[in-house]
Amino acid sequence: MQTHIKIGTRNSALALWQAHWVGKRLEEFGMSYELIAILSKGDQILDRSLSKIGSKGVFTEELEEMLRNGEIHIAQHSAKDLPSHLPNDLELIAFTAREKAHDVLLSLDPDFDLEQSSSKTIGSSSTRRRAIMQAKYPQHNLVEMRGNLQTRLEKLKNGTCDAMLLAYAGVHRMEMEQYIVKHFPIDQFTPAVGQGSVAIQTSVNLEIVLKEKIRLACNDLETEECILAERSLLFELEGGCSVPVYGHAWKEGKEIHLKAGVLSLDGGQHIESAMIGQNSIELGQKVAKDLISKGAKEILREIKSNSNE
Ligand SMILES: NCc1[nH]cc(CCC(=O)O)c1CC(=O)O
Repeated sequence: MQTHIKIGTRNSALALWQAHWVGKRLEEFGMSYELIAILSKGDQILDRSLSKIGSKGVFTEELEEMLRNGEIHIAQHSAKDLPSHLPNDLELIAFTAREKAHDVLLSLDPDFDLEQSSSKTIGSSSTRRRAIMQAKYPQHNLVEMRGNLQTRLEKLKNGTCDAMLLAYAGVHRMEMEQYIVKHFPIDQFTPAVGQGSVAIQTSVNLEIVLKEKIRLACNDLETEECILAERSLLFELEGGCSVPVYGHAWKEGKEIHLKAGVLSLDGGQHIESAMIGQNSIELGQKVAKDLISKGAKEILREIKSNSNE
């Protein structure tokens, strides 16, 4: 009998693209799949910034419940959207090969130049991108840009902003590359933890043979090592996807390189660290401790106390 996998996913075009992509991997390994698509709280509430909705798990809660009650076998999430603390009865069994992890700038004006001195309106709802922008390009004016990629492109087209910041991975998957006017180098505009990879989550109770089959079909070992280091860092910092934290790991031979930093919301304060190691979890912890020793917790505490108002 063929193994049939129910994949839970958010119903945005990007999430559906990723879910089908995971499904294709399963098919290549002799399984079949169907998608169970839901509208998450994070997708429904678009009039408030993520840091105000309560950040943790707004995109993942519903799918996690469906994993628990067996409605779906696996859930696919953008690894970036996963909170650093996950429930103990669920686990991440695979991280797909990472797409290029960098951020890009999109504009309808192909000659749009971020370096120009005249003030332009830039769309972004990511606290990390907003903080980096304010530090590097203080002349520009930032506006919130929530919603799925199609909604955001509409906002760009109707003039809500002159340009907007996004992850290359999503722009590429949604075939919006024609609007890219700048690719930010990873070392100057470092991505969020997990950016570019798709994580597969299951219940710890899922049959072990099935877990292994799915992992074999979907997991990329190098990506996994890197993202485990990034997530270990985020866990140690007790950060989520709504704080201005960046973390990016890559491999050179046997060595894992991890570069990470924390900014204040206005980009005025910026702490950075970079280390090399061979054990993902330890490397993440070491970089986090270094950031903490340089004052990261104070910056994050200040942000949390303001977002709870
Ligand atoms: N937070 C939204 C989100 N989650 C994953 C992606 C893009 C795909 C990825 O980074 O893996 C995006 C859009 C963006 O940040 O531009």
